[in-house]
Amino acid sequence: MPSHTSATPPPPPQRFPLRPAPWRLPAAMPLAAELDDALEEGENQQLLLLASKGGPALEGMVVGSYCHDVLIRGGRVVGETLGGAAAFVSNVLDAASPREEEEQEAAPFVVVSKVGHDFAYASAPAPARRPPLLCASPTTSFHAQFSEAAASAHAPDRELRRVRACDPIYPADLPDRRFAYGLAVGVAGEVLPETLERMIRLCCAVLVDAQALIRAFDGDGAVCHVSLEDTPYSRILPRVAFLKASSEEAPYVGVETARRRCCVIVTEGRDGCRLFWFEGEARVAPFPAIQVDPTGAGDSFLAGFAAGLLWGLSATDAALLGNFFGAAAVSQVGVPTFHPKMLQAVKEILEDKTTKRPSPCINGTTFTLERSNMHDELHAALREVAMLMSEQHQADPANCNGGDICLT
Ligand SMILES: Nc1ncnc2c1ncn2[C@@H]1O[C@H](COP(=O)(O)OP(=O)(O)O)[C@@H](O)[C@H]1O
Ligand SMILES: O=P([O-])([O-])O[C@@H]1[C@@H](O)[C@H](O)[C@@H](O)[C@H](O)[C@@H]1O
Repeated sequence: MPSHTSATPPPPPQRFPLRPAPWRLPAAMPLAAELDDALEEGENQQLLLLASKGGPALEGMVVGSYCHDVLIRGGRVVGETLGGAAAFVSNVLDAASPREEEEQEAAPFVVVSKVGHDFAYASAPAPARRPPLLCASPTTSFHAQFSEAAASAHAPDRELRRVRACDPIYPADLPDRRFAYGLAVGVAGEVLPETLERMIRLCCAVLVDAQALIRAFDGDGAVCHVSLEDTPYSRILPRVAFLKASSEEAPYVGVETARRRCCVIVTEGRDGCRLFWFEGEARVAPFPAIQVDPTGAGDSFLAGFAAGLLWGLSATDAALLGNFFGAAAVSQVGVPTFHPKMLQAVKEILEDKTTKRPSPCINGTTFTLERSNMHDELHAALREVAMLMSEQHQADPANCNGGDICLT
């Protein structure tokens, strides 16, 4: 079990007094009191109908805390960066979600994240756009120890140690309204079981990173894993749409059991990923990348995957967008910066290959899982962009990571 407690919550934290959050609330979205599930189901259907008729863009909710990452190689600190899945996920959702012309900068989603007064990256793009809640406890902090040996595709290439932990995120910290989709992306046990349950009640479809559910910490803070079946999250699984796990986490998730409850995606580093659902499975090919830092690959994958669903892609096709952004993440240290021309090229490909509107089918019951007949074309088109991107990084490696990182 993650080392958190669900005892009486502390007084409500304040929002960081930075810029006003630019996300918008779709006008017709009902404010939620805790209604019963049947009523919520009806409202969710209305929301999806609204989106499919050209109504307001689909608003999402990302739940998980920003953190500090200290990168260590050969016993030496080689970098300090903004971390936390919420930072990587926001970065990709802003870059790749379908949205209207006037929403150039920020896609419509909120982030529910907690940090302490020591938070060092308040002005980095992701936290500045979506300020975290401020707590008395310190910001969650991880030391990532990289092995000197070249990592294989599936072997862990880093050891993570949590050296400080911020408060958990309580159900009452979530906004009191409906969302089209939710991403549960905790890194240190901060997404409590009751918080995940409330996300599921508020969101049409919830995507979960297994690291939010199965991480535990030994006496030294070293990250280890517990079996999902032994956690209170396991009974919630049938109400989750997608569960993503790395190949290191997959044995603790128990793919054969979990795939009967929701669609499971196992990421396999430079080999891409595989999807498993009740009566089928698919392998999705990777994209080329020169890996400089594996941190955030899984987070960026999940956000790319969610963006793919929002574009109306099937799950297997959306995993291509996940692989694309996973590859982009490993090519830079810390939260990656995407070249505007690269993003424009990706957007044009998606506009060409998908229906023009955000799809209403990001819904636990109606999405399509199988690959479409344009899967290979989509892979080839994205591959070209990935190759160009990789060449550009080789030519100008300094042109990355605007301010979220401090290399030492
Ligand atoms: N070296 C790499 N080259 C290309 N793509 C990669 C590489 N490493 C990771 N990825 C992409 O990122 C995804 C997530 O990476 P993975 O290492 O499996 O997750 P995690 O960061 O959670 O350990 C992979 O499925 C793949 O699409
Ligand atoms: O690399 P990845 O598995 O996608 O996700 C990472 C977490 O595992 C890690 O705890 C955190 O400190 C990083 O910032 C990043 O969020």
